[in-house]
Amino acid sequence: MNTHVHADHVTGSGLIKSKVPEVKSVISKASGAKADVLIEHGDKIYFGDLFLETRATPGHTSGCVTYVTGDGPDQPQPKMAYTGDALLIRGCGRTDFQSGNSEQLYKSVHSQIFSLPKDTYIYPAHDYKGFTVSTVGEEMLYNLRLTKDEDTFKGIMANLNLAYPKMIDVAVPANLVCGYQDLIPKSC
Ligand SMILES: N[C@@H](CCC(=O)N[C@@H](CSS)C(=O)NCC(=O)O)C(=O)O
Repeated sequence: MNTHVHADHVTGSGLIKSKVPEVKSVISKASGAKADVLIEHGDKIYFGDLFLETRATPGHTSGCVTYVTGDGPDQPQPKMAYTGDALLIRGCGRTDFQSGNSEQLYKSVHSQIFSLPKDTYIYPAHDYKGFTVSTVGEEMLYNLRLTKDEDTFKGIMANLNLAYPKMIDVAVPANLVCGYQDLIPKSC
């Protein structure tokens, strides 16, 4: 399951599918990428007795989604949210390429992630300081960017001055076709 078309690493979906052909790759329809299952906001993905609910959280890229564990007596408590690069621990994904939009990201996080129960675990796609998990409540209190008002947030995002990801020109085309494997002719 992919949260978005990453700019800095290549999805393992193609490699997994080449070894276990019945595995289905998943990504949002809005990403414009190829996958077996194209999901939209509100879609549920079932695996065994559990399911994940899809929440559209664009802003880092236009196709970003967050997957949240389901509601129901047999579903995990506390809930867990896989936020990709929309919400990072104490930070968030940059908004300066791949249709990034800071206004949209602010709205996505506040409406789709900060509206979850405060004890929901947050598992982001990256952390640059060694953290692996946070909670909605912690990020609502301590996130260095998303605790600010929207205009301050937009100013922060416009002035990050981050270097271009080193592998973006390789990673984005590969991710749009589900990983390197689909770029390699079947006869190879
Ligand atoms: N060093 C990395 C790129 C670092 C980077 O730009 N990270 C992105 C997520 S991957 S597109 C990001 O959104 N960072 C937010 C931040 O505040 O750092 C590389 O060259 O691959």
